[in-house]
Amino acid sequence: MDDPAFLPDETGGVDINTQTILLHASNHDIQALKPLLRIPGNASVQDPETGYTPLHAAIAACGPAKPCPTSSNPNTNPNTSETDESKDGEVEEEGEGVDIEKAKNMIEELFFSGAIWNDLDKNDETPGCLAYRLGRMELYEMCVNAGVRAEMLLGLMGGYEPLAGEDTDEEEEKGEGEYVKNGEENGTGVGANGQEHDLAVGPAEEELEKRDVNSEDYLKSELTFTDTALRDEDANGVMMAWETDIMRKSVDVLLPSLPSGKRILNIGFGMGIIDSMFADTKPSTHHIIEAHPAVLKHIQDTLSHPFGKNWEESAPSGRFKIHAGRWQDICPLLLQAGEVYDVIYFDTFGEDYSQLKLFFSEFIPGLLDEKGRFGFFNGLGADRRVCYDVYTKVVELDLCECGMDVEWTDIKVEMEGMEKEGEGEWKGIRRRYWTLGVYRLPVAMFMG
Ligand SMILES: C[S@@+](CC[C@H](N)C(=O)[O-])C[C@H]1O[C@@H](n2cnc3c(N)ncnc32)[C@H](O)[C@@H]1O
Repeated sequence: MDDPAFLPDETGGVDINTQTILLHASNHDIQALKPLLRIPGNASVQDPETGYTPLHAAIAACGPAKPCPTSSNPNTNPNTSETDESKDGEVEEEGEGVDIEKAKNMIEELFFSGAIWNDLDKNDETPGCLAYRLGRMELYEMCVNAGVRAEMLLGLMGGYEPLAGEDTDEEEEKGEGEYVKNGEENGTGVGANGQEHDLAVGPAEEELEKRDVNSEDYLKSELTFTDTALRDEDANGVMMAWETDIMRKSVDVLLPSLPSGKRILNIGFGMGIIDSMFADTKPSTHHIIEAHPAVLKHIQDTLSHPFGKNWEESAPSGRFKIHAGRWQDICPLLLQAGEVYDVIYFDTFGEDYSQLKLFFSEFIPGLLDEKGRFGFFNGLGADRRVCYDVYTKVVELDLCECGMDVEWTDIKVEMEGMEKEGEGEWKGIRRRYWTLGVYRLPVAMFMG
């Protein structure tokens, strides 16, 4: 057996069950594998040497798709900064001698039997990452769809946690509403800002490595303000100047032609980048919700800060205002006060997808004008393409359930200087939380 998936285990022996399953998966031999898949857990066994699951084995056995003669970029690595080009058909689907239909049937069978879409092999690749790297886009799409099904199901089963204050003890141990279902240990957990929490740089690495970003700790954390970044005390990039173009384009699609006199609510002040752009449009109402005491203090203490007291006093009856507190506490008050906005933007830090979903399902219906536009920073899973693709679909389905359609605008992200952890833009930042060449900018509106 030449395939690296079938090497002896660490004890020097061979786990016959695992190796048999991986061999059948690799041969796309459903008849032989089916009886074994009836045993719980067999669909997600892992080779001790390679970390291959049956899904990895079935995909790896297809080999790379035959490159299209015109292609200059045959196989991109989903964990690097390379862009989507191969996804757009620059590689052909069929490699020589591979019956791709048999591979698809095998993958489908594995998913039906409980195979896990985001298990990592020793190369730090999920089955989807592997399919993408090999240019096997049909197989990649199957992995994305399985990821969407799994995440939606977990959401329905209560995988998303309730508002703070309603946490159980157990939940508190995990951190506020932490989304542990595809958690840190396999490296594919996603936060609302798409940031995973492994360490890249900074002091006391081992200690910090164990520490997840979570809202409660973040809101107590010391912050550092520079011209190019806002960092927390663990050197996480809370907001970074490279995101300015994304903020610019977000404003442009949220407020087409940049009309004045609109009612705007922004959640998460950060470096004030998007708020400066909103302010330039001369809104009639400009409300900002910001929870971090250090961000609020920075605004107050900075002499003639553009969003200081003078700004608030420049409009009558609290039409320009920074609401100090968590959106979870402030939004109910805005609802009670009957506030309605034409544009709402949401970009917080240290919160997971459950909070974004909570926000748009609980508060958007009351706070957004029926013709209004809702946008959010779409960083969900942005350090791993397959997670980004899964979360794009999950959020679209969840918004649809709330009666909203999403329009996506693809924006090229200039990746020069962003390719390597701890270097360029990421120097002094704990983790490279963005790795993709394209940002999918969402704008959601009520249907009909
Ligand atoms: C990524 S930054 C926002 C950047 C902003 N879009 C800009 O253009 O500079 C996130 C901000 O959300 C704030 N934040 C985090 N959790 C919050 C919460 N629950 N309620 C309100 N603000 C929160 C953080 O303190 C931080 O200032």
